[in-house]
Amino acid sequence: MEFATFADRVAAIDAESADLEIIAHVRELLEDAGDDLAVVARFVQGRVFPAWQSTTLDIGPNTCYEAIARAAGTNVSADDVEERLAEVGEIGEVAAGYDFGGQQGLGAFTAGGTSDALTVREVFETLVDLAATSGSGSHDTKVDLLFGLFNRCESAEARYLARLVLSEMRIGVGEGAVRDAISEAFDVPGERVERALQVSNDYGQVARVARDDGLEGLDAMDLEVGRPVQAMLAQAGTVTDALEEWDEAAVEWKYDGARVQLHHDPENGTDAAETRVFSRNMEDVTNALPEVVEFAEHTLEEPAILDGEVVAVDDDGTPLPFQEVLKRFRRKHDVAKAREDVEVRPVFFDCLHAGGDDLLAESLTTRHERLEGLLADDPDQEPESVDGLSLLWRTDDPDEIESIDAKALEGGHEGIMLKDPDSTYSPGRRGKHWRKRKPDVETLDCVVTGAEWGEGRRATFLGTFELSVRADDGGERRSADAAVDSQNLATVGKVATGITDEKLEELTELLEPHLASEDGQEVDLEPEIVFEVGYEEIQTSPTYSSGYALRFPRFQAVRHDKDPRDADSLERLERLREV
Ligand SMILES: Nc1ncnc2c1ncn2[C@@H]1O[C@H](COP(=O)(O)OP(=O)(O)OP(=O)(O)O)[C@@H](O)[C@H]1O
Repeated sequence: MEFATFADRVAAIDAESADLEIIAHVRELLEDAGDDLAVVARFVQGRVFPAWQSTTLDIGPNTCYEAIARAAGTNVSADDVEERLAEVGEIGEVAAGYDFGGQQGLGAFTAGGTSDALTVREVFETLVDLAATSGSGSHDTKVDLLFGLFNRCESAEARYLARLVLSEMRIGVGEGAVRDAISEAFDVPGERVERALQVSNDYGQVARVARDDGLEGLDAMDLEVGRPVQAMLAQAGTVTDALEEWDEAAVEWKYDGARVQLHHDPENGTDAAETRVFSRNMEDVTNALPEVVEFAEHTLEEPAILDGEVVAVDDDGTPLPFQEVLKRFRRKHDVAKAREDVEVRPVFFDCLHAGGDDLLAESLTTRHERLEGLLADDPDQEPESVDGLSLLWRTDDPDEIESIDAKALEGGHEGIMLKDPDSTYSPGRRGKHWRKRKPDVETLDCVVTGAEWGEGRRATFLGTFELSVRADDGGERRSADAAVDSQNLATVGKVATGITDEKLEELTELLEPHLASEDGQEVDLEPEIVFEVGYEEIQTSPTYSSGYALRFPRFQAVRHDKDPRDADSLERLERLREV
């Protein structure tokens, strides 16, 4: 296809705002693309390479301005181009405004000396060369290559070439429009196109297969070990939502690290790297994470694609904050040194492919069982002792979920994920089948009125703190000498979650001087200390004297700056409940 034809079609799409019309234009474009179908299916989305390839053109705006300036003539500089851009605000408009001479330009002459129209294929091949250019002198080579293209452009071609190379196509063609256009153009069902796109991440290949091999070809497209898949994502949600929607929830710890997708093929028969690690954006991060590669080589005996998280850990294996993982994640140099400073460990929670089987359409429960089978040393091994395996509990009991959440936080993890155990894996989707527990939006400042001595190694610590709010009215609170005692406090719950051992020790020191009475493990405390606590919900409850209970309360901080008279009131609790 001539690039001018492509540019004219794209201009028509650009002028259209109705979705159906846009799809109709894309459909025609794909139908007419001939041998260039794969490239056209990507160009129309503003992509040069398939989404799964980490190849980029890697050109800064200046390279493009220089090439445009040179093609525009001797009296135009890159600064002039930039100035015009500042005036008109869009690079396509700037490029389209110059007279490059179109087919008459210098670059129009091929080796044989004839003048040919610029084709989509030539643009693509030049951009492939450009992406492969690196090292010293590469800037000049890139400018030369781009100049060669602009120099052959008419106005509309220049407009969309500039936008394409600077990743600013913006003609309103999203992934859904291309999917629907492929479906209509080649008469294949949209959901089968969607599936093929999910496994391949390549609109070009899917369009070509749909046209040349039809439905059978599309359905035969599978995951490939070594080619990344878009990660399934989570929505924010509450335990209550999850249990209302599903019979049971799969509960996992939410690790505070960076997402990784591990591709491992021990049977590829070469000495070349058989392990690849990709980031959430499908960038190849293999070289930065040798621990993950070693883990795969040591553990996996079958081809596999695993989904998980890498977490930075200290010498005892305790998770370190997320920022530590970032120091390792995209590191290109001195990886061995970085590894000495911060160690990372992978933990996997999903399995997309195992031993030749694609598992996207299987339930989470089945996928997790396959994962466990892959990672366990022997079939009878307890899941807790399987290295690199994220545990999964299935339950419909909110109290059990609360205790899993408490354990996660105690272990230094971020919290919990709630997943529908029967759900399939939907690449790239932020659906409701995966929920990350919502961070607490509101917090309450509560007076600590009781606690319990712990057990075992925590026997010398106070824990499980009873929380109360003020039951008086605001007026009384303002009066300087209004004492706060148990008469004007109402209990709202107990908090045991979100507190590390070090913190418990500190809190015990703070609270012990205020012990009022003890009965076995239970203690009453004088109302002196205020805790800030988060919660998921406020429910009515006969258990506490306020008539309400905080659902999933979490300790946030001691409010040293507040005394009990400044604590939150029952009235505020009631107002928050109504929100
Ligand atoms: N057990 C787990 N299951 C799924 N994702 C997990 C798990 N533990 C940690 N994660 C991380 O949590 C993220 C889920 O949240 P989301 O899909 O919204 O990604 P995000 O936008 O990166 O969010 P966040 O910033 O909260 O990590 C995953 O991308 C993954 O990196």
